[in-house]
Amino acid sequence: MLVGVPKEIKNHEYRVGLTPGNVRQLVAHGHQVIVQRGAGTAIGLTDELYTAAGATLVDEPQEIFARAEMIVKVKEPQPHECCMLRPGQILFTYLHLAPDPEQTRLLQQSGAVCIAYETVTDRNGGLPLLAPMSEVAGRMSIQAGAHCLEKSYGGIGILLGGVPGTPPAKVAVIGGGVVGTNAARMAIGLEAYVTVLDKSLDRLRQLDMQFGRRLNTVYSNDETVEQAVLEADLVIGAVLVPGASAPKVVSREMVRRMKPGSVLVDVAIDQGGCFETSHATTHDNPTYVVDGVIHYCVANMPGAVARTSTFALNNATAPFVLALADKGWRTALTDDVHLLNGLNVFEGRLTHPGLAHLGDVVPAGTAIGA
Ligand SMILES: NC(=O)C1=CN([C@@H]2O[C@H](COP(=O)(O)OP(=O)(O)OC[C@H]3O[C@@H](n4cnc5c(N)ncnc54)[C@H](O)[C@@H]3O)[C@@H](O)[C@H]2O)C=CC1
Ligand SMILES: CC(=O)C(=O)O
Ligand SMILES: [Mg+2]
Repeated sequence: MLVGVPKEIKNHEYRVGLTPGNVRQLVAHGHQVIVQRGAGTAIGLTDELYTAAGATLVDEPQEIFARAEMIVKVKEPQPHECCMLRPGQILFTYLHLAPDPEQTRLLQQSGAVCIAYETVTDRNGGLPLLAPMSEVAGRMSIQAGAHCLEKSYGGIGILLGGVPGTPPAKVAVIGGGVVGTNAARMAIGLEAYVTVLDKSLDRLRQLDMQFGRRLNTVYSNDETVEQAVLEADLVIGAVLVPGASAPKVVSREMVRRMKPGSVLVDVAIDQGGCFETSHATTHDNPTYVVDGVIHYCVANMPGAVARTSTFALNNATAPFVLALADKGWRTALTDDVHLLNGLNVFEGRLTHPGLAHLGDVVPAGTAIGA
């Protein structure tokens, strides 16, 4: 198969769909890989490394989209990229379609086979291609929140761990999955007072076993969320209903009653955000203020540590990229129900249940005739 890797074009997005190591593996399996010149330069993955791995460098993204049978990316395609896709071509990348009707429509019009990293599943009920970036974003959320709490970033001026004789900051993490667990781990490491809220008692039990008395676990409902948010200096939004728009767990009215100079980091922004006052921001301009509360809502947080993130993502995507290249989409999707769960748009039809609010959904297996 001819596999194409365009350079990412989102604001401050330096990740790459394939590392040289994964290119090498594809080439060893008899595939051809074309990579846009300079795709990895910013993170030390030079053109020379790609050439040595067996890739052919291409100058223009148009040529990659025109020639490749499968496009491997990181972020969702921007509108003019969607317009370069064609029927039968595989697109394998993050899509986050539920809160994005425009991208959904463009992908439907393309006729391409659109497989979203974030809805591929595993046998333990996890999301193996979202998990590595959730680990990164969860860890980063505490760094970002700590900066925002500093005066020069607009915050109230609190050090997360305090110092002897002063209280630590209160950190509330809503959603105790991969993002939430990693956020809690960093916040505990900095000696903040940390509470995780989740709707899943099983999840809370696991967190309790993992962190013991260093972490407060709270069952999430309207009342407990309100109490935690109003007390917190830093709130991390980390909920997810896979494939669907994020539930709004914190209302505008609640934000109005928060402490002035407190901080919200909405990691769930890529699925539309879990605070009513959230809208997506960029690394160039990451924050804004509503009612005295600093909002950090960057939709591609892992892009800031793009080298770590590229390797972490590629470690997880490699077997799926290889399966798609070796077998083609029909056999790869038919053989592996977990990869099939990643199919969001197929030949113009929506195939993921989380997209039902955007149009008729056909079960993925039915759509491909499996
Ligand atoms: N902004 C960014 O750069 C990035 C964003 N993300 C996003 O972060 C979000 C979280 O991802 P993961 O931690 O991997 O998901 P996950 O599935 O591991 O965890 C989500 C948790 O939310 C809980 N939950 C669902 N509804 C809830 C509610 N109403 N109240 C409390 N808890 C609730 C679930 O029980 C689950 O434990 C996703 O939207 C993901 O796409 C992930 C990576 C990067
Ligand atoms: C998961 C995601 O949206 C990201 O890594 O940017
Ligand atoms: Mg994102």
